[in-house]
Amino acid sequence: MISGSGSPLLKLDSVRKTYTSGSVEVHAVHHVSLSVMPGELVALMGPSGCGKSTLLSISGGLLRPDSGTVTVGGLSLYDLVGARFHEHRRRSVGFVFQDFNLMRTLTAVENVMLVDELDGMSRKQARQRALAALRSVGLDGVADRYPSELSGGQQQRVAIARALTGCPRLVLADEPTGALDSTNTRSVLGLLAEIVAAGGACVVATHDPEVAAAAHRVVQMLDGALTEDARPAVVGEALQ
Ligand SMILES: Nc1ncnc2c1ncn2[C@@H]1O[C@H](COP(=O)(O)OP(=O)(O)OP(=O)(O)O)[C@@H](O)[C@H]1O
Repeated sequence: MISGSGSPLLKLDSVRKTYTSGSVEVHAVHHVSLSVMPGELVALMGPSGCGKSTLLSISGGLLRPDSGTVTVGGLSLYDLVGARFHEHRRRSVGFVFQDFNLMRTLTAVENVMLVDELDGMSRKQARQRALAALRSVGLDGVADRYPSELSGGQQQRVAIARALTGCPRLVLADEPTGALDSTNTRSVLGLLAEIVAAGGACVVATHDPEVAAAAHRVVQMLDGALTEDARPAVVGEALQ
């Protein structure tokens, strides 16, 4: 692991997000600052509703914060506009969603192709890239099956293959093992470990102690704020 050297792949500076529904305001993320270096697998933990998904969405360019800056691969993400924003996000970040987010009417390979196709790539080239991504997660044998014909673990691996198609250096995963048994959990953790071993970085929102045990850092969140940032060997080190 290369931590503490080079430039962060992800840097959050005093990021804040408040949701408003009717007259109720929910301060989902409060002035959060965090740096994630190449080679790091970071587990983001905390009780349900503490803001983990919101923080991941902000980190991956899916949700603009009310204030603060998000730097991905050295570029301030939300300062980019139009096509530059979309291109940087697409090339730099892979997102694995909590509920897989697969299209039920598309096969595994078509789900993985979708992003490249929407991006204007030819169907043939997109299919080749998607098949390579499915192969990298051990799923080339089921490329033409629909999500309903796959196990939960296989569906999650399709979602990971989709996140990996553009070879992003930063992978953000929201509860990627929530629906998986321990064999599939280990397989997903193996894939994440490969990404970081290749110089990428992963931030994983999780309640799963097995994921936390595999992480280089465990960052705890409570009520929208980071309360602890520790390496498993020194758990208990409070944030300054
Ligand atoms: N679109 C929204 N509108 C209003 N409030 C929201 C919205 N999305 C999330 N919230 C609220 O913001 C807070 C943080 O939610 P978030 O989903 O980020 O938490 P979480 O830690 O990921 O939870 P979980 O572990 O259950 O997935 C919660 O109080 C939630 O109810």
